Amino acid sequence: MNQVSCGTSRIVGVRFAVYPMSDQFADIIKSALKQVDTSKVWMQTDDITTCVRGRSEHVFDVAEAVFVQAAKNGTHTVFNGTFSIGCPGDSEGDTYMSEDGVRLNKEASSQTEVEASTHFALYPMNNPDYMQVIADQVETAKEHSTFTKGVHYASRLDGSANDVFGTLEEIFVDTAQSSSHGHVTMTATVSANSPSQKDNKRND
Ligand SMILES: Cc1ncc(C[n+]2csc(CCO)c2C)c(N)n1
Repeated sequence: MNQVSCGTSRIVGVRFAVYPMSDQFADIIKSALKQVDTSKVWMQTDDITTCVRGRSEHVFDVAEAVFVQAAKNGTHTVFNGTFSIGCPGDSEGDTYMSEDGVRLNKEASSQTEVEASTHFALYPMNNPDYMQVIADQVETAKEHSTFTKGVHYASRLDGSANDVFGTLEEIFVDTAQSSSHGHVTMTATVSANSPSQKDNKRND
């Protein structure tokens, strides 16, 4: 059996997939992955998902960039991913933690207009106070123009892909900082170019 060793750094990771709803899905996915600069993260793609690990700013930068590149031509595209920090056993790839904080894809992503909607859910693991942590973070989300409403088991954000991923990053990093040794996960389903009418009426 493989021994699981404990990581020493606060490495952040996301395992995600993008689903462009087009006959050209394989080309769209492959070219999106190719167009993104991934030199500051540990990354592996297989037939099911892609895993990206490193400093939080680069993990969110790369996740957003792959989604934006896949969605930029108007195809209905969905990103589904789980972000994680503090996972016991997470150590391989620690070298990427010494990269500087300059984001490599921010400019390209912000020059590409993609409107996005998301449902996200936060899971502060092994924290008996988790409902309070979540409630506090929903308050943080409400301070962003992106927050639309709570839905069962998730909260909804609407806005530019830039603003939506920005809100997700702030909430995740804030939660990670408030549970400095803890394991925190966050799921996000982000959609662009859906032909369905948006259900984004605020309920406040
Ligand atoms: C981000 C991301 N990574 C991997 C896959 C899995 N996948 C499905 S089709 C395809 C291209 C043809 O091999 C790949 C890699 C995905 N959907 N999204």
